[in-house]
Amino acid sequence: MAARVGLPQQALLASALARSPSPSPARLPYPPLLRLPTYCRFFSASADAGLQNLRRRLPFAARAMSQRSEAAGSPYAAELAAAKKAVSLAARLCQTVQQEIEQSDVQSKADKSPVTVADYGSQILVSLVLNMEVTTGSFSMVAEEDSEDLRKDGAEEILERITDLVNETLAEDASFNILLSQEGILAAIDSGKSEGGPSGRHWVLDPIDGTKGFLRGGQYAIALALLDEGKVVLGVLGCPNLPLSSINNLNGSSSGDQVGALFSATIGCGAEVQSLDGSPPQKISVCSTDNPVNASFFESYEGAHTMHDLTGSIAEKLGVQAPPVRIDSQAKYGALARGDGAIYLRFPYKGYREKIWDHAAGAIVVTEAGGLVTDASGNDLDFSKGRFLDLDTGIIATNKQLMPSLLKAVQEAIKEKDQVPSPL
Ligand SMILES: Nc1ncnc2c1ncn2[C@@H]1O[C@H](COP(=O)(O)O)[C@@H](OP(=O)(O)O)[C@H]1O
Ligand SMILES: [Mg+2]
Repeated sequence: MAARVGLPQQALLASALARSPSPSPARLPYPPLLRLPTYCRFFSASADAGLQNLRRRLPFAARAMSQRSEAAGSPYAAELAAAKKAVSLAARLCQTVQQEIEQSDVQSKADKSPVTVADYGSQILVSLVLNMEVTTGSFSMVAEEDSEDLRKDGAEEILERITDLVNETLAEDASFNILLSQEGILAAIDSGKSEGGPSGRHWVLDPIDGTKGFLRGGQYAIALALLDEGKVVLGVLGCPNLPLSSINNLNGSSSGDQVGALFSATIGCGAEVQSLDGSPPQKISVCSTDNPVNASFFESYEGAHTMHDLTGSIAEKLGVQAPPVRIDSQAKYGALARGDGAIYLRFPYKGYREKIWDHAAGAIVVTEAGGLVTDASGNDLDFSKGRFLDLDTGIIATNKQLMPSLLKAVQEAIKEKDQVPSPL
């Protein structure tokens, strides 16, 4: 296991504050000072040689922003740039943690699902960057994590670890002259408690989608979307372990060497992919096949997240010949959007309620790439109802040519399944 780069947060903060003049308020485009009074401690680190040494020459988060995108003229161009910057920075923290993860970095939530220091760290960084970069309007974010468990007795060590990780990530990027206190860390996490809904603007964040994949060393995504008056208007998916070119075989490996893809889409402007370290964005589109025999389909790696028997039966009815491509997270939506496969099927077990952050970013990336994303009856997904998606069937995604026959196969397979008597 790789050794951790030790940089105690207190020491970093103390050294920075001791050496640096206070920044001029005019140079701080940072609403968090106004919106979250306990959120941040700011400093100018330009004279701090120690910090400069920690920084890479051209931070990829900044580079990714400098590339021209198809969405440059859209009314959401500034939000898109901020979202890409936020996701890229969060991805960097996640990569660091995945390389050196320890048992103490993982906790179990009330619903028994795992949460790691990287889930929290990613949520903090995304909240911080969005607050700094998007200065118009009020800030609202619907995000997966909250700070309740970190405020309990016994959580001091993990809170310190998260604080260190966040501040180390910020210190490595020359575009941030900022460190967070532990109170700021907790406040940043809790800035994701919005209920969303049909009016106004709300960011929607899954700081790590596919935490189980992340822990297995597999696929995961940082998924960020913007809702405006109940509609998803932009989405960004950072997939640090996804090959940049394509997945060209069923094990999910690729022919190209480069790994780490950043998908993005803005309403009416199409979908794009670029490398997480900042290559120019390339337009993407879903595959155009209308023959299911040539189609392959994606589904969850985790058998508990989707009914593999039902999806197998749908694929058989449709005439799909290839075995399923099972990968974690919304990386599936990204891969579908660039035509690595033709279909995504997701059928959770009865009683599971889908959350909006598990689909918002992925859905717009696919629809802007020319695909369709619906529930099992063919209805559009409705992201305006709060933190949950109001559906009790499954979610399917494919191109326009295949959707009619896919819907037919889905209806038949569900009907057949319902007719099989329960073993109980
Ligand atoms: N029983 C269940 N059925 C369906 N989805 C579930 C589930 N339990 C957890 N999930 C969701 O499935 C997501 C992962 O999706 P996938 O299976 O495509 O990798 C999880 O995201 P997190 O990892 O953010 O918690 C979680 O929201
Ligand atoms: Mg998550």
